[in-house]
Amino acid sequence: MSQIALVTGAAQGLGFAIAGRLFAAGHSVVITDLSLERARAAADRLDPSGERSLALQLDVASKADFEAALGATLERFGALHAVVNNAAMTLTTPVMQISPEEFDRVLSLNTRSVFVGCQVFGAHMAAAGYGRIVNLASLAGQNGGTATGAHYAASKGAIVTLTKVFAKELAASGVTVNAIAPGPIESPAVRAAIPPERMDGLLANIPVRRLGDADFVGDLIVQLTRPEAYFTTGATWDVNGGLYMR
Ligand SMILES: NC(=O)c1ccc[n+]([C@@H]2O[C@H](COP(=O)([O-])OP(=O)(O)OC[C@H]3O[C@@H](n4cnc5c(N)ncnc54)[C@H](O)[C@@H]3O)[C@@H](O)[C@H]2O)c1
Ligand SMILES: CC(C)C1=CC=C(C(=O)O)C(O)[C@H]1O
Repeated sequence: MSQIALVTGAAQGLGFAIAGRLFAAGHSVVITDLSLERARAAADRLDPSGERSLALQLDVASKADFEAALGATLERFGALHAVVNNAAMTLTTPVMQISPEEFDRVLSLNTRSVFVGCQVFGAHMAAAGYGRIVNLASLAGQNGGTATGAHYAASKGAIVTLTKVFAKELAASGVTVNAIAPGPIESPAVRAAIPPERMDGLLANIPVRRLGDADFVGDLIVQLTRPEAYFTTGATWDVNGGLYMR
C-alpha cells in the first residue's frame, strides 16, 4: 500500500535517510524541518519532480506548526498515514553543569515535541481509523547515555514511556505507536561529536565494532509503517550494535 508519510527534522541526518527510504518504498513524503529552505532542498534532492513530496516548515516546539502541517498535508495529498517524530537536539553538557533552563530546553524540544506530535497526528489517524507513528528514542534513553548529556538521555527515556502511553490510547483505533532506540549511527551528528582521534575508542566499545547505518533505520521504519505491522505497538526497537548489553 502506498502511503503518505511525514517526517520531522528531515532536512539532514537520520530524518533525511528515513524520508529517503520511505520514498524509495513508494510512499509520498512530507519533509519538514525548522527551516523551510532546508526542507525544500532536501525534498528537491529526493524527488526533483516534486510529484511525491512536499516540503514544510515545522518547528516541533510549536503545536500550531504541527496543526498547520497536518492541514497542508491533507490539502496536498488528502490523507496522512504515517508520521516519524524524529527532530531533536543533542547536547553533551556534563550532568552537574546542566542549568535548570538548559534541562527544560532539551526536555521541551525533544520530549514535548513527541507528545504534541502523537496528540495532533494521532487524533487525526484515530478518526481516520488507521495510522502508524514511529518516535525516535535512543539507546541513551535506555542506559542513561555516555557521550550524550543527562537531559538528552532523560528526554529520550521519556519518549519510550510516551510511546507506550499513546500506543495504549490509540490501539483500538487502528493506530500503532512504536519507538526506535538507535546507538551511534553513521551521521553528521556523530561525526561532529566524535573527532577522528576518538572514533577508534568509540568503535572499540561497540560490540559489533561499527557505527549503525541510517538507511537501515529507515528500512526498519518502512516495515513498522506497513499495514501488516498492526501487531507491534508500544515497542521500542533497538538498533545499537549490541551496546545495550554493556
Ligand atoms: N545520530 C545518531 O547516532 C542518533 C542516535 C540515537 C538517536 N538519534 C536520534 O535520531 C534523531 C535524528 O538524529 P540526527 O543525528 O539525524 O540529528 P541531526 O541533529 O543531524 O538532525 C536533526 C534535525 O532536526 C532538525 N531540528 C532541530 N530542531 C528542530 C525544531 N525545533 N523543529 C524542527 N526540526 C528541528 C534539525 O534542523 C535537523 O535537520 C534524533 O531524535 C536523535 O536523538 C540519533
Ligand atoms: C554524541 C554522539 C556520539 C551520539 C551518541 C549517541 C547518540 C544517542 O542518541 O544515543 C547520539 O544522538 C549521538 O549524537
